[in-house]
Amino acid sequence: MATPNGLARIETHGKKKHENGVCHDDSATPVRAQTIDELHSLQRKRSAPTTPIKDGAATPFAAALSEEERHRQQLQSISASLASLTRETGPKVVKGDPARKGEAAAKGAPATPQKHHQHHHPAAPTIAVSDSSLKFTHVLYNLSPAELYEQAIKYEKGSFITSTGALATLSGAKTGRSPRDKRVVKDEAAAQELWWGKGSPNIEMDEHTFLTNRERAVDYLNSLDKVFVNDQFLNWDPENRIKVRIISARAYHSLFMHNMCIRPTDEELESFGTPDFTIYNAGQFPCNRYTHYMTSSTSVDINLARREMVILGTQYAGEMKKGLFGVMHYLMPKRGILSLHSGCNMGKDGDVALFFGLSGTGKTTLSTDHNRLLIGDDEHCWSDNGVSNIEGGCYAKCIDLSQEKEPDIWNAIKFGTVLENVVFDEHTREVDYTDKSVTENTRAAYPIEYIPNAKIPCVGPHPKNVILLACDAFGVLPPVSKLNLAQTMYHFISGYTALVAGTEDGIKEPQATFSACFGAAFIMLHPTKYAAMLAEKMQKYGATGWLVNTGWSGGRYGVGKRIRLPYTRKIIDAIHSGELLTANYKKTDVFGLEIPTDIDGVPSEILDPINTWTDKAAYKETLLRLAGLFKKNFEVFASYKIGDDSSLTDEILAAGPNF
Ligand SMILES: Nc1ncnc2c1ncn2[C@@H]1O[C@H](COP(=O)(O)OP(=O)(O)O)[C@@H](O)[C@H]1O
Ligand SMILES: C=C(OP(=O)(O)O)C(=O)O
Ligand SMILES: [Ca+2]
Ligand SMILES: [Mn+2]
Repeated sequence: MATPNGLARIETHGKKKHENGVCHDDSATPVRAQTIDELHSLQRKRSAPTTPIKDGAATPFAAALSEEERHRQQLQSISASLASLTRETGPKVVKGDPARKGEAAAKGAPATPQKHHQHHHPAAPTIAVSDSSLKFTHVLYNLSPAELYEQAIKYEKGSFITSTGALATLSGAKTGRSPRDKRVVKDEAAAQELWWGKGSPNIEMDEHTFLTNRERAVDYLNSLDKVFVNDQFLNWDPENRIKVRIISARAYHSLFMHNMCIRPTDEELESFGTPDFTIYNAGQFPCNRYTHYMTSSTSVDINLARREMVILGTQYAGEMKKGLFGVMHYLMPKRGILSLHSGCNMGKDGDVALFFGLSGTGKTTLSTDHNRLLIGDDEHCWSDNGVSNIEGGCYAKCIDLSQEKEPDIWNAIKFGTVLENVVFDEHTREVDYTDKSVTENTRAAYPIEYIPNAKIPCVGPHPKNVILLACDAFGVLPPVSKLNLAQTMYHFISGYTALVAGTEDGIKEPQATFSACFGAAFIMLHPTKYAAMLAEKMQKYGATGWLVNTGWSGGRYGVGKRIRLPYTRKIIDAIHSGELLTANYKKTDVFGLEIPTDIDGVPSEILDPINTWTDKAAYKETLLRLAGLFKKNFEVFASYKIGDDSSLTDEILAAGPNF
């Protein structure tokens, strides 16, 4: 009831009054807390206990005990991961946010640090180890996206929530990978097994240098108040799943990997045990330039024998994702499984397509197809059981992203998604996807289930179509060609694309890039190993190869235009539907490519690029220039045999341009 001056009347009675069944606003039950601290502790309830161990024998008491024991083992495992190799013992790790000291205890969470009470170990040397052994390292273990948002926003400069709920972050000075700073330990085994030398992405380092960098990363991480630890999986094929641990200093990195790797269930996490591979990401901290081999302040180091990767001097999150991909390129072929730098989707009838291509050619865009099930956008395995995605998320480019052209990616940019290096309105927090002020390589990392028609689990049958994507800024490759097996191998080994370096300042020469297996930066073995496996699998399962140019039409960059995405989608539709298998074809000069004369929904004249060039002489000249570049690139492979079948090798050599 209101008083004459409009203010609510102060109720002086202790008892609530219910008049005519009407409940007045003073009738709410009082808060169940005696103090502010207690009130705040009520706000967040303890998570439901992790799924009980299946044996069913556990009484409530036994379950509580084993949960404590599991926590202890988990902390011990993390402490072992973070151990200095020279001081041998691991740091004292404790779970939880250091900013919330006391809260955990109040709520009954296990806050007991490992070996807390062993400071005066009788066997300890009298000369104290170092100050670092006196401090605790707080571990934020497999935090949820909401918790990681709070950590990022509170402690990491440049973290904001965008108008659609994504977490906008900055990756610092590096906004792309640093392939020239990626090193692999060349021990005896690696010297034998891996691809070294010209063209190889594996730049050598020795074991000692690796350990020096590892120690630097571990010391840096342990010097912090807290580190983030993710325990996750790679590969949806349950028989070939890999357990990975990522230790990082930034909530951004932890959320990125939460999205990109496969997220374990609570039950899977309980039996996680020791990881198969560990990443130490000390990206904010540079490597020591006086350390042997170091040529910059950035070093990304892989040690296959130790199953470890160390990152110093770059915060670009893609290093972690693609570093693990490299590891899979080593581990999987050893098991007879082909690892692929490709996107992958599946039609409603179970027809699977692979999309190979270098960065920016359309793997993510074209595998994310509203009419098909998405298996994955970037990294896959092809085993005797079919295909499986290595990852649990997608990493889409955002530059010029439009809701109309790429609705599924657009809609995936919501709460939980990491948005790297984008520019947004400071008040509305609306992202301007056309803005390249920070970098052109703006990115969104989201869990694959953010795409409505994701195929979960991300596995599928053997591929029916193998689509090789090239973004040809020379504008001479046809929008689509059907390839025979030898041509597929030729183009797979070549791994061609041509982008334009700096689109900003006027017309620049298209830059031809050849990257073996459409992913030379990630392969570990010689390209012919992967090529032989691909040829064998395509033959065995009857897959058809296609070359699709998602680049220029009507002239080279500066004269023509990029092929419209809706046309490329129509072309891809015609491949999936089988329409293109029975179409009429003609053969092109020089590259000897079979091109269809007609495709539903695509103007026929663009199918043969010569029609779209007004200057026919310039077309011929550009075509020959590109063919020459292909030839020159392939020279290094000419002396290699591909597989056991030497006639295939000869056919592949003959499948390149002829002029
Ligand atoms: N015809 C086309 N086909 C494919 N992508 C196109 C086309 N035209 C423009 N694009 C743009 O090119 C980019 C392709 O990048 P993306 O799919 O991320 O490549 P990848 O995953 O292979 O690195 C996207 O930004 C997409 O919008
Ligand atoms: C993440 C990457 O892959 P892509 O550009 O192929 O999507 C990368 O090359 O850093
Ligand atoms: Ca037509
Ligand atoms: Mn991609």
